[in-house]
Amino acid sequence: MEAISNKISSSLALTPLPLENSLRRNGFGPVIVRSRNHASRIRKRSRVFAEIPQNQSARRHAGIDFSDPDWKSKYQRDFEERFKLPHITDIFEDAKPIPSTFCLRMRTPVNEQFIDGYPSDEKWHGYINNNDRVLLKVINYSSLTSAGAECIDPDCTWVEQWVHRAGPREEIYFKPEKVKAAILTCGGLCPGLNDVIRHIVITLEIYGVKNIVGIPFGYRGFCDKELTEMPLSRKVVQNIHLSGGSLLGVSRGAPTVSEIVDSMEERGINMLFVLGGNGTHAGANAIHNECRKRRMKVAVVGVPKTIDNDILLMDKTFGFDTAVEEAQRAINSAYIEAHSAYHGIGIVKLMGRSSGFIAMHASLASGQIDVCLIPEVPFHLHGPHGFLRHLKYLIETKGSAVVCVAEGAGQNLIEKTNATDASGNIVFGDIGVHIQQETKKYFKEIGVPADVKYIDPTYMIRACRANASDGILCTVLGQNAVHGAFAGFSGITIGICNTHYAYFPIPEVISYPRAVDPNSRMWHRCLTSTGQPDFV
Ligand SMILES: Nc1ncnc2c1ncn2[C@@H]1O[C@H](COP(=O)(O)OP(=O)(O)O)[C@@H](O)[C@H]1O
Ligand SMILES: O=P(O)(O)OC[C@H]1O[C@](O)(COP(=O)(O)O)[C@@H](O)[C@@H]1O
Ligand SMILES: [Mg+2]
Repeated sequence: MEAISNKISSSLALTPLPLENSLRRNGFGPVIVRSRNHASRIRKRSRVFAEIPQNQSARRHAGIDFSDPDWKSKYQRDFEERFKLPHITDIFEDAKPIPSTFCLRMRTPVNEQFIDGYPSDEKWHGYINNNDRVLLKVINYSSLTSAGAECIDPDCTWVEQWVHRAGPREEIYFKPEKVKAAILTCGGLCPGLNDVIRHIVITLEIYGVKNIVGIPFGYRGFCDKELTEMPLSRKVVQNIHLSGGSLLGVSRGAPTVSEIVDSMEERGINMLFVLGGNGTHAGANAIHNECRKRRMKVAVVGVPKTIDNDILLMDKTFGFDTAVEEAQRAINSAYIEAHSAYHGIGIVKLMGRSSGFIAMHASLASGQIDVCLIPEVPFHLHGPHGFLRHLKYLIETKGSAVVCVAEGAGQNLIEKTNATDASGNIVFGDIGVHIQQETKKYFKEIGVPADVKYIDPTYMIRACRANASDGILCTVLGQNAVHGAFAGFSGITIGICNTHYAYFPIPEVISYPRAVDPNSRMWHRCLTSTGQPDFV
């Protein structure tokens, strides 16, 4: 891929800031001091804000001048602009819509070519109005110190943030018989890929599209001459959701954007559905921009895929639930081993490159974890407040212990590999093995017997079929991807947002990886469940 310009950084600013810099560094511009009391309130707030980890929203709001009485409406206007969905009429101003061919009364297979015009039914109210919106944030935080607070200004002013509701529109910008739709899956595997592919194909057929193909092995399939596109139909995809993996195959690394778009032009693809994570979406957005530059009437629509759940603004990504469920098996085995051994210690490492969601949720769900370690929360292994001292305490008091560690945790404790994968992602050192070795060494040194068992289920948590809740999520996302493309949007992706479904411009959801907020209720719940102290 071309310059990995917006390659995301996972570093969190966790160190407390000097008081005098805190307001400005946290994005708070000059503040009007109204009274002595007010001054002390501001001072207190800024101190509090300086002491809590810099959450992701704080980074977003740098540069706003809160002394401007109009800042809120300016912020909202800017927000609306940022979340405006790119549409093909931005480039083709005279593109005329036609009534949708997606009519819920035409559930039977459509064989006719719509020679007598497109079916429409003015009485049908099953469509989404373009002005429908979904509320992005639903908590009105009254204080910067409220758990998980995502405040824009130091007073935590309530600012409504609306995003575009996903779903079928009454008017569409593509004639189904002129559509050649392509689907690809890219990055690592994720439970539910086949479910999404299946629903994209089924929904395209309901609109009347006949020419649907799968691009094999992600972006690679566009330019590798050995790989041929796979014709797709309801018949082909009917049962694919019964197995895990991807019917189309996945890969990391890619040709350049211009090679991909050249290939799309050659093949006559005018709808591209891209299932992938942060990297794949960055690619999809670059493809969308290149198509615009070449004035190609193409809809590029992403569907976020990652077991890591590290995509911004959405409740969760598909596959995450299933991965958490699968992780339970590993944790349960570790628990049984540890519980049955004399001074047994079970250590489980779970995927999660820069976000600890899988480890946190699996720990919470299992109720068998004594210590959960995630990348977002620094920890020491040694010393009076270190992890190992706590393990000793657990062995003395409980007789056994079970630990869950995310793959990206504690990277500062091990040697860097300096390696990257084909997509440019950093290959981490193995924190699980390191903890296992250090634990064995520590107990040997203090002369306390310990039976350490290490379980790394690696690919087992993602190389499996989606569970029921992910299956439903995949269904809705797949269908909405097609609705978005027919509505004429491009450079967009879809997510579940406070239980509703919304379209987002791609850059808004991938500007950095979503991470567990150490000040969130969920992390606090996890700590309550494990009973672990801070290891710093
Ligand atoms: N910043 C980027 N711009 C364009 N393409 C990218 C970018 N980062 C990754 N890609 C491409 O996206 C694909 C998948 O990226 P990867 O990080 O492996 O998986 P994921 O999409 O799951 O994050 C790869 O083919 C990679 O080359
Ligand atoms: O070995 P692979 O296939 O590169 O995948 C490992 C990575 O895949 C993941 O599960 C998900 O990563 P992606 O979202 O980039 O696919 C990470 O947690 C893990 O680091
Ligand atoms: Mg990624």
